[in-house]
Amino acid sequence: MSMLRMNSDSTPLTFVKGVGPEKARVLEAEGLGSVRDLYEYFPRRYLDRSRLKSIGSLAEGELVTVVGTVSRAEKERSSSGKALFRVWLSDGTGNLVLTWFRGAVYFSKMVRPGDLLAVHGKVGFFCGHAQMQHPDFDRLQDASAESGAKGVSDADLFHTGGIIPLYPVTDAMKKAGLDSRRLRAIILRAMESHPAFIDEHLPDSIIASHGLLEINLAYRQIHCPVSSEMLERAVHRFKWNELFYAQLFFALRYHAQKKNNAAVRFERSGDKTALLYSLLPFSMTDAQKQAVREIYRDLRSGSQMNRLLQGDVGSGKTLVAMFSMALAVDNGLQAAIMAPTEILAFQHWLGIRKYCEPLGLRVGLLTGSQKKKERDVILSGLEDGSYDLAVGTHAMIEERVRFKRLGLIIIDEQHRFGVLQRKALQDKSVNPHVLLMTATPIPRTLCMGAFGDLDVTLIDELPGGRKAIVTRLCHENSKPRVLELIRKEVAAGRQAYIVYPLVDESEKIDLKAATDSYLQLQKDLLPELRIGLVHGRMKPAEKELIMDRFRQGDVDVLVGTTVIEVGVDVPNATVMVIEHAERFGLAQLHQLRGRVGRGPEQSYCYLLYSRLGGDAAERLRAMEASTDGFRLSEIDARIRGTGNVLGKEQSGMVSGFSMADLNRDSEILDVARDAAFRLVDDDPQLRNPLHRGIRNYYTTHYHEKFSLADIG
Ligand SMILES: Nc1ncnc2c1ncn2[C@@H]1O[C@H](COP(=O)(O)OP(=O)(O)OP(=O)(O)O)[C@@H](O)[C@H]1O
Repeated sequence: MSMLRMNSDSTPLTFVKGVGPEKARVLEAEGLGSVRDLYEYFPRRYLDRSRLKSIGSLAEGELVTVVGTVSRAEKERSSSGKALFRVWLSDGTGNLVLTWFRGAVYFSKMVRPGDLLAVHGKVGFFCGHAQMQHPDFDRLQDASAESGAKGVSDADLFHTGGIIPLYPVTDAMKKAGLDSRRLRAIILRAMESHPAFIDEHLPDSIIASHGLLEINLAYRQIHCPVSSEMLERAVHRFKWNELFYAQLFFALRYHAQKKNNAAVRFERSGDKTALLYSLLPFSMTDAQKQAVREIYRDLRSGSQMNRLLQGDVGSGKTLVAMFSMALAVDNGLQAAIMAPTEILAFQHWLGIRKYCEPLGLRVGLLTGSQKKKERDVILSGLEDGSYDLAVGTHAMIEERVRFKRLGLIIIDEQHRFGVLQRKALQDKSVNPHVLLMTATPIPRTLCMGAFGDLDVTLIDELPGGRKAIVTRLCHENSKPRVLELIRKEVAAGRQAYIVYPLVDESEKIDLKAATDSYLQLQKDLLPELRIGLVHGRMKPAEKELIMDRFRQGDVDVLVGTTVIEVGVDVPNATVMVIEHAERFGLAQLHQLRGRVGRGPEQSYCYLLYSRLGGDAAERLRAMEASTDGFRLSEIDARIRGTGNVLGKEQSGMVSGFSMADLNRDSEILDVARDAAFRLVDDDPQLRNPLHRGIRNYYTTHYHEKFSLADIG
C-alpha cells in the first residue's frame, strides 16, 4: 500500500514511542523500516464509528456499525441441509443475530464466544429479532487475548467515536501482536512525534486554487480522520497527486515532442485529395470531416503529428486514413499503413486500391506470406519511389523494406503492436508523421491516463442510413430458430457469420468445434447454402481465398474463429451468430458484432450461450442493451479493471495508481491534467524556483520514464 516514496532521509522506527527493537524488526521485514514508511502505510479501509448504533435502537433496512460481544456462536444446518454459521452479538441493549450461509466453516473458526466484534451491514428483522447476513466484521478484541491489547486503552477504542482506520496486517505482524489497532497506535504516535515531517512539494498557488489539503495534514487525516469530510479531502489530495504527476509526465513529453521533432510540412492540397473527395460514392459524415481537418492541421504544422484516431466499429476510420495518405502524396511523400493481421492488411489493401488507384497511386502490399518475386517488385518500388503507398503487416518493419521518402505512417489497431514495432516503422524515415488508430473505443479517462501525450481525434458518429443492430441473447437450444433466420436473410440476398471462440489458435478442441459445426451445417443443417470455413491455422493463401469468396458473395455463411474479429468489412453481411458467447470478452463481442450493420440493411446479432453466470451474464446483457462501443468499454473497464482493458503494455501509467481510479475520478483527472499542462506551458523545464518541489518530486518518481533533461 505504500504509495509515495519520499526522497529525504528516513528516521528509524525505534525513534517512535512504543516500538521496541523486536517490533521494529518485524515491521522492517514487512517494508516498514522508517517513520516515512509508517506515514505511507495507508489504511485498507475505515470503520465509521460516527454512525455507531446500539443494538436496541436498530431499524429495518439501515446500514450501520454495531459493536458487541459474542455470546453464542453455532454451526447449524439449514432446512436444505446446508451448513450455516450463526452468532449472537450483545451490547447490553439487545441481541443481534449474524448469519453466514456461505463460508460457514471458515467463519466458525474465526469467531468465538467472548470476542468483541465490530460488525457492519444491513439490518433486517426476522420474527422480531434484529439480524445481519454476511456482515463485514472486525475483531476488536480476541476472547483468547490476555486482558486487552497492551498499550491501547479501551478509551482509545470505543469512546472516541469517529472514523477508525483498519490497516492491512500480515501474518508475521499478527504473530508479533501487531494487529490493526496496534498499528494504528504506533502510526499515530509516529505522527505526533514527527509532525510536519513531509516536505510539501506543491506550490501554495496550486494548493489554494484547487482547495487541496497541505500534505502533512492530508497524511494526518488519512491515518486519523476527524470527520468523513476531512477523510474525503485527504483521499482527494492523494488522488490529485497521482493524477497530477502522471499528467505532468505526459505534458512534459508532449511539449518536448512538439519542440524537438520538426517534421515536413504537408503544405499543398493537390489533385489527389480533391479527386478522392469527388470519387466517394457517399458523403462523409461530419465527424469524418472534422477528423480529416484535425489531421491536416497537424500535417501542416511543421512538427511531427502524434495523433490517436478513435472511432467505434464501422465509423469509417479507413477513409480518414486514406485522406491523410492522399495529402502525403500531394506533397511528394509516401505513406504506409500497418495492420496486425494478414486478413486486415489484405482488406485495407483492397479498399485503399479501390479508391487510390483511380487517383493514379500505386499501392503495394507487404505481408509475411507473399511470394518473393511479388515482394521484390514492391520493395524496389517503395525504394525508388514508384510506389506511393504501402499496406502491410509487421512484415513491413523488416530491415530490407526501405522507402524513398516516407512522410506518414499509420498504425491500425495500434494496441496490438509493441512499442518497438511501432518505433521500427517510424525509424524508416526522419520524424514521419504518426497516426495511430484504434477500433476498440477506449473510455475518455482511460485514454487520457494511458495516452495523455497524444492528441486524440474521436469519430463519434456512424455513417447515416444505418439501422441499429438487433442483438438477442439466446440459449443454444434456440439455434434452429437462428438458422431459420439465416436462411431467410440469405434468401433475401444477404450473408451471415457464425463465430466460435478460440482463445488460442493452438487449442485443437476449439478448432474442432468450428470445423465440426462447419461440416454439420454443410451436410445437415443448411445443406442448401454455400458454407465456408476460416480459421487461424489455415495457410494465409487459403484464408484469403475463402475471405475473397465471401466478399464476392460466393459464400453465404462464413463459419470461423475470431480471425474475422477485427476490420473485416463486408457490408452485405447482416447476421452475426456468436457461439459460446459467454466465453468472449466484451470488447471482442462488440468487435465481432461490428462486422454486421455496415450497410443500409437491418442486421442481427445472436449471442448463443450454454451457461450464464457472473460476469458473463453482465457482459452479454450489456451487449443486448447497447451498441455504443464507448459505453461498452466503460462497462468492460469496470468489470475487468482498467489495466485489462488497455492491455499490458499500455497500462503502465494507469496501473501505478494506488488511490486514483480512472473509472471514478474523471473530475479530478480533468482538473489535474489541466493544471499539469498549464504548468508546463508556463514553465516547460520546471525551472521556476516556485516549482522546485514539483521538479524534485517528478525527478524522484518519473525520471526513469522521461527525464527532464530530454526536454533540453
Ligand atoms: N461516410 C460514409 N458513408 C457511408 N459509408 C461509409 C462512410 N464512411 C465509410 N463508409 C463505409 O463504412 C464501412 C466501414 O468503414 P471502415 O471499414 O473504414 O470502418 P472502421 O471505422 O475501420 O471500422 P472497423 O473498425 O469496424 O473496421 C466501409 O464499408 C466503408 O466503405
